Amino acid sequence: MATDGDDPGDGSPARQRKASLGDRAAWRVLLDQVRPHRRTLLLGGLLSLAGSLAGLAMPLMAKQVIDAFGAGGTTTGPVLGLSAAVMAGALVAAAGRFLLERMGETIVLASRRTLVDRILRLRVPEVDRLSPGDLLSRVGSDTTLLRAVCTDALASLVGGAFTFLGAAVMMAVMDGLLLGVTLAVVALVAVMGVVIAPRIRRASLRAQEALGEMGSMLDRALQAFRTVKASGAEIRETAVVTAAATEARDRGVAAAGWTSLAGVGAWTSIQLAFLAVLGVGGARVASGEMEISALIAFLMYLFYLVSPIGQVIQSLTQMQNGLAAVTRIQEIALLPAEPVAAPAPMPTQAGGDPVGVTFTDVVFRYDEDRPIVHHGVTFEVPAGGMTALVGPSGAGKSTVFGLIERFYEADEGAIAIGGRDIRDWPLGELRSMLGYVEQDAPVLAGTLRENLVFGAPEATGEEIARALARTRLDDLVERLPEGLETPVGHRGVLLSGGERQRVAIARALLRRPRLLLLDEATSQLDAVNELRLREVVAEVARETTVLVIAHRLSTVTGADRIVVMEAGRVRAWGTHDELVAADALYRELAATQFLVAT
Ligand SMILES: Nc1ncnc2c1ncn2[C@@H]1O[C@H](COP(=O)(O)OP(=O)(O)OP(=O)(O)O)[C@@H](O)[C@H]1O
Repeated sequence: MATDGDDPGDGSPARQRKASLGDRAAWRVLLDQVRPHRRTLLLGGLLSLAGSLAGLAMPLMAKQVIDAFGAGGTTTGPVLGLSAAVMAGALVAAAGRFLLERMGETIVLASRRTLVDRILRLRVPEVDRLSPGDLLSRVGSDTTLLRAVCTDALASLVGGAFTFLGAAVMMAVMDGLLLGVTLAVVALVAVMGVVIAPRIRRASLRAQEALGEMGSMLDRALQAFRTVKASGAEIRETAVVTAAATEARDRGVAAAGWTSLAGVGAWTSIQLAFLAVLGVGGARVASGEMEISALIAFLMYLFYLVSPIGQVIQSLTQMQNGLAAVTRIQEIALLPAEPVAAPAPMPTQAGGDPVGVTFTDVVFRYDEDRPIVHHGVTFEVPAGGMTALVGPSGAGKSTVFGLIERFYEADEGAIAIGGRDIRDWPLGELRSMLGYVEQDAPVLAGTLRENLVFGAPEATGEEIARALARTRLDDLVERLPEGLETPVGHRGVLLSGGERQRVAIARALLRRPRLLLLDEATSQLDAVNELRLREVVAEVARETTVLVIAHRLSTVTGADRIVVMEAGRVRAWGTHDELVAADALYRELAATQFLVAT
């Protein structure tokens, strides 16, 4: 049997970290998904039962036909009755199946909705460890497996169980001894099922994990598509993705092996039961203890009894796949997520006074097994104006932003915004005060307008026009064929690097931030774009607090104050002139490649 905490098969830290789900918990989750639909399940089950009952009348009617035939009577009535029973049974069973299928689709939708909601609310450190491709496969293919469970498997299980019981009752009425012979053979299959089912589940879980891995690998190649081509790495990347696909195939084949074994067992048991009943029943007919028509009817019931066994085994196999899918879906549900918070209203122009930031002895590391990144960082950014953070690469500057946004929590020390500890701000309210422009200025697939209003969906046309003018994007919009409605391509590839940065800044400005966090691009901009950006930032700093991670000398010379970081500590602060006079590292930064002179 699979045990709680089965090792999924790869020893990477991310895999080890994820919470595993035991058999019983997986069943509970699966049943929780079905519970809201129990009425539909019951109705679908009852219709299937009615369909099965109509089917169960068949052997009895067949017996009547044979008896009537033997007695030289007319067979028209019984044959017509038989046909009507078959038709009615099929229609009723189809209606039951439709209900169950519809229920399956509803369950898949609900689980996708929950999963997507959960993924988007996961804490940033969890997403740092996960791979987007694997997440996609969980939302897509794992939930699809769930549907198979809720439709095919449940429908067959419910219908099969009813048919089995009905046939057993009819057979008990007809001949208890022969039923005993049949059930003895059936018991063998049941034992086999109990042994095989957990193996199918494990193999299926591994197959799904391999599929997730394949998604991750393909995602990796697509995310760096141009680099893959420029590096001539198409063949190597194809090989990596294919290796994961091959792994999925191998694991799928292992699952298929167990499934086939179960199928062989079911089929053999049907044959064995048939032969045993034929042998014992034949002897009883020969000795005159049983009529031949009764034996024929019994043999027909035998098929009604054993055919659902095949169905039930198949359903249980599907259920094992479904349980594997539930396990993978639940792994995400068990990861720490941010609290659900209604998005706070955007600050109004009047109420959006600039806020300051204070870091007091902040100690932070990204993970327990990673080195400390901030060794007691202390600095103060007063409300309003522009403060620049400078320092060599890896000094911990971007980490300051991650902590302010509460993507990560400081291990020690305190961070306050507007004089209030950030842990005391409701998360939604905290983030609504902030505008954040990442260094690589991500632009999302969609139109230019969608990108601009991404953080402020209620922004008016006038506000958009103002943000465009401030970021000098108005020229671009005029040139674009569809203006604001022009699609910008996947990750904004249809825009230039400078345009993407300005779009990201305009997007942040439309949120009317009380504190703008700007991670300056390290890439060299042309002189015109660079001047424009500098003007924009200087203008914004007159209205709000701007904290900029500066990579350019021109940015720091325009800043009201500068904080110099080195290896996770603040080593100096002051104005450009003060620091040039007093701090050797700053002097070096200003004179060398760390701060690019433009
Ligand atoms: N998500 C993360 N998980 C683990 N470690 C990280 C993560 N992000 C950054 N680090 C590590 O933390 C340290 C500080 O990184 P940070 O990005 O804050 O530096 P930085 O001063 O902004 O550098 P740069 O100027 O090159 O952007 C680096 O050593 C980096 O490897």
